Amino acid sequence: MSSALIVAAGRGVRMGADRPKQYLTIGGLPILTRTLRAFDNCERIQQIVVTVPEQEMDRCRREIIAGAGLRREPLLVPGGPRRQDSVFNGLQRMPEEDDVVLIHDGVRPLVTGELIERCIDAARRWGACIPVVPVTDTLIRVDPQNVIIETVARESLCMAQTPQAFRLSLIRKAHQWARQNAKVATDDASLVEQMGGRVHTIPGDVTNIKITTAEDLQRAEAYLHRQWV
Ligand SMILES: Nc1ccn([C@@H]2O[C@H](COP(=O)(O)OP(=O)(O)OP(=O)(O)O)[C@@H](O)[C@H]2O)c(=O)n1
Ligand SMILES: C[C@](O)(CO)[C@H](O)COP(=O)(O)O
Repeated sequence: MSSALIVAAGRGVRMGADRPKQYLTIGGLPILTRTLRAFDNCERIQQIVVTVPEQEMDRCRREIIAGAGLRREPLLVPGGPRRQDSVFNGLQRMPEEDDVVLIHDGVRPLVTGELIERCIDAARRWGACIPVVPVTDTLIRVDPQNVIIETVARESLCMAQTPQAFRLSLIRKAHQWARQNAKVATDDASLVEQMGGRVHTIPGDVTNIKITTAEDLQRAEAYLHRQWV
């Protein structure tokens, strides 16, 4: 069986809004509501665990869960200071009988059921899998004076998305290993890879963007209404 761990305990500093970005709306619905619905709609997901800042638990129940119309009540778990800590906390609360867990940013609301299904299938097959999209710009490395040092070959470079899907035992082991060895990473696949594990990649979706800045809100609105920008 598969479950989803949705991380939504960030503060949204780069967005600079008056509230955490997961509460902002696109197409009239809160970002986190859209994300939860995408997973709730998937028959193969048996349980959804959501990390939320301890002090935001009530607000999340009130502003998100109560009006989301979900078929199953998600389990809210306190997040931690970094994304990695939030994932660690959530992993401790996943159902023991699960074989696969999908870890997803609460602020990637345009994830499709089709991508979720492909991630589950790939994790069943390989044990660890993430969706990626190719880099399409020229990549350069710059020095502290903003002068180009070199142009970086981009053929083997990709941008990592979520959901990142793993056998539960493997990703728990990777996060435990990271704690014991003071390893830090911006995503979960990186911890598996740093531990020496193999993570397969599958094609992601260019519209599965992470809402990070105000511009991303506009892009998401455009994708939602298929007004291609
Ligand atoms: N301590 C944290 C930090 C982040 N996240 C979650 O991880 C996802 C990706 O993180 P990011 O886009 O960096 O979100 P924020 O941390 O909120 O943004 P910022 O870095 O701009 O403050 C988001 O859904 C965010 O809520 C989390 O659960 N716990
Ligand atoms: C997990 C992630 O979305 C993969 O692209 C990303 O690393 C999180 O981004 P952050 O801005 O570093 O939190």
